[in-house]
Amino acid sequence: MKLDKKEILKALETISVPGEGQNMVESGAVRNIQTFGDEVVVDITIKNPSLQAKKKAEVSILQAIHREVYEKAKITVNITVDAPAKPRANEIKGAPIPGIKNIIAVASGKGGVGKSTVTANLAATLSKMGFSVGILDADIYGPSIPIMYDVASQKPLAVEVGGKSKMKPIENYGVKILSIGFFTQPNQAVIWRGPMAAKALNQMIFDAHWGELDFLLIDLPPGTGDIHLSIMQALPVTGAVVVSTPQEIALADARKGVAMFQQDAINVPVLGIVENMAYFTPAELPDNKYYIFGRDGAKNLAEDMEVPFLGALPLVQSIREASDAGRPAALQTATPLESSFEEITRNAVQELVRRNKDLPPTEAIKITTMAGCSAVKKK
Ligand SMILES: Nc1ncnc2c1ncn2[C@@H]1O[C@H](COP(=O)(O)OP(=O)(O)OP(=O)(O)O)[C@@H](O)[C@H]1O
Repeated sequence: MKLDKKEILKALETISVPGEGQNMVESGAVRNIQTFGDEVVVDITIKNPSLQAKKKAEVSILQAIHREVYEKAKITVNITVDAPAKPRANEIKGAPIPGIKNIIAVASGKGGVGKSTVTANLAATLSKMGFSVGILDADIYGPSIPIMYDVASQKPLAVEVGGKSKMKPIENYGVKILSIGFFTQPNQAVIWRGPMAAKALNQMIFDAHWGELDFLLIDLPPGTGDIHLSIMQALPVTGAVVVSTPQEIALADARKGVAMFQQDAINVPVLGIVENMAYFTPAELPDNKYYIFGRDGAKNLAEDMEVPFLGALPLVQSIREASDAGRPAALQTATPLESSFEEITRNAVQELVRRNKDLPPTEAIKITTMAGCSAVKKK
């Protein structure tokens, strides 16, 4: 018995590949047919990579040829899978938020390294530079922004916007603030699960009247947990700033923090690392520097992980005092501290502008102040 290619083709026109509508000849799944006497070799390509789909395709080919052409035909089916490439994880997660141009997450691996202090001062500096700024304090374990901005006793009011009731952020020093701390009792321990925290934070973004913001800074909880993942997936975070001290144990955790943002599932660009408490300077000896947590640790980490180093901040009493007094130290004028905060903020903005140029979905911002960066608004 000599098998005829045309008859084989006709038989294959009666069946389709699992999950594909047209018959397998029409859909182009059948790539090649070779016959030798009563033997036939059929090469097909399918899109579904599952074992089940392959088996099903093979069985239906065997049955169709046996039924339609020759019941004793010796059939070999070669199947290759051509699965469509998985779309790359989104660079920008969540829906864009109307009016909010850039969301910067401030994170630290370890607790107590000064993440909230850096957030508070970055926001104050951006506001001084002329940007409209908000802080979303998402540190569910210890929301400290309300104290640092002297608004701990206040509660956000509801305002009517477009027929809907919205939460109005509290404002001080030109910075709009919403904190998870506004909604919990000071002495109450709240146990947050990731999705619950993300929902609360979502409300503070989408059900709040932020108005137009150039920057919304998110003060994340310390560490790299479930909550971070939920927040990153729910909100379109433009970039992340990681804060660390130069100390070995803080650096190990900061490394994990950077790695968390760089993971495929999260994939948020790291704008850079800030080294806090880089050295101690006593007020009476301003030229003396004591590297009590080690020297250049965070700077070296940034180099090692190939992320930008945004700058160093000294460990000085006035930063702590300013935080406790509810007036961020960056609001000082003409002091070395003001310059340090300006340098870090400028570097972060420059990185953000660069990132926005590379990744179009969020808008690049126009720098019009002494920050000195020249980026043009993309429209
Ligand atoms: N550069 C600094 N100089 C002096 N004190 C600082 C400095 N940075 C932070 N502090 C103080 O260290 C303490 C911890 O800072 P902060 O609350 O900012 O840390 P954190 O990383 O946000 O902590 P958390 O684990 O609560 O998230 C605060 O009392 C703060 O005032």
